[in-house]
Amino acid sequence: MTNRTVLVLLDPAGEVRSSILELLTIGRALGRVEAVTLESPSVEALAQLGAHGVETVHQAELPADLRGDARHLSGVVAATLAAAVRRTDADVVLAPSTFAAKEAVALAGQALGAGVVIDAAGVSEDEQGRIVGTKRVFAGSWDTTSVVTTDVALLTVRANTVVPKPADAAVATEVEGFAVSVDAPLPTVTQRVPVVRDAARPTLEEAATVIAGGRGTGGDFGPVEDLADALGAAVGASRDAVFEGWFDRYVGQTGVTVAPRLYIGAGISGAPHHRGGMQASQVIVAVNSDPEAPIFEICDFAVVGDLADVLPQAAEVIRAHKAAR
Ligand SMILES: Cc1cc2nc3c(=O)[nH]c(=O)nc-3n(C[C@H](O)[C@H](O)[C@H](O)COP(=O)(O)OP(=O)(O)OC[C@H]3O[C@@H](n4cnc5c(N)ncnc54)[C@H](O)[C@@H]3O)c2cc1C
Repeated sequence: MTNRTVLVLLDPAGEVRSSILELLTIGRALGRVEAVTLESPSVEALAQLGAHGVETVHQAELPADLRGDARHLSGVVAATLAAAVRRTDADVVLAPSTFAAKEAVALAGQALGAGVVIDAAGVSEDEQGRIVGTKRVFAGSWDTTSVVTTDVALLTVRANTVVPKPADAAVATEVEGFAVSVDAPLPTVTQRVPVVRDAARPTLEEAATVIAGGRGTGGDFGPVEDLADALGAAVGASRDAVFEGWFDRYVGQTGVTVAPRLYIGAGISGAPHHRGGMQASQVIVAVNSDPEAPIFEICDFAVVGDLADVLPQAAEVIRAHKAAR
């Protein structure tokens, strides 16, 4: 470990999600990890941060007119990140690969004159100590390695890149305020409507396991949702299934890009537009009644069969296996 300072963006601060714990785990391999936030962390969040080795959380003190919904604007988050880097002399900034964080990191990189890697699926250092981000691009057809040659490196990191691990020893976490001023012109927030997600399931973007249903479901997502609940997985769909009105969110190049540890496609043919959004998954299982379905070309495990038979059997075995543990 070097004497680098690694800043992790907490986004949002109220809860420390698994993707943030992954960033802390990656950060500890690169240097001393600190956190930056725009909101007051909860007691639970501070305990989790302490268990993951974060001694200091830098909390932005924003001008009064930016303390409401405006604090979510990417310009405000970017100004906070840039100010936090200057204050802590940080060498590396790690943020989750959400759309909002990606925009903020790009703006902060511009303000700092620093190298930016978006959507990294791996972060390491080369023999010269420079930060290296790897990622899969062009619909999963190329793996790229980017070496950051500036003093400061900013990266957004995809969920499920590493398994989060607590630090060897927990530490006490202190919150330190720091003033942030925003010089860039900002849009006015007139209304903010938070998306209410199904709290019982992980979010599609960050889930370690995703099961997606396609036109092969014939509109019955029951077996897909039941298997998802047996696995603790998020549920997605193909675009055609969403356009049929059978589900609300689809995976793919024009939908949500996912890279879970396990992706199960049920009744999905594997069209290029769909593959572009899931091909970077670590293990791909496909269930399809057509042995010639294109998704079988890219999957690790192929199950030829009717999903209405296969998925309930899988859910039953998984539940029995979990109950026996
Ligand atoms: C500009 C553009 C952007 C697009 N973006 C996206 C995108 O982001 N994401 C996306 O998903 N699509 C996208 N599409 C659509 C994409 O091209 C495909 O049309 C779509 O992915 C097909 O959905 P599907 O696999 O569910 O349906 P189909 O291609 O009809 O496949 C259904 C599959 O189900 C199988 N099946 C049928 N019955 C059963 C059963 N009982 N059990 C098991 N298997 C069964 C069939 O063998 C078949 O392989 C886009 C298209 C365009 C033009």
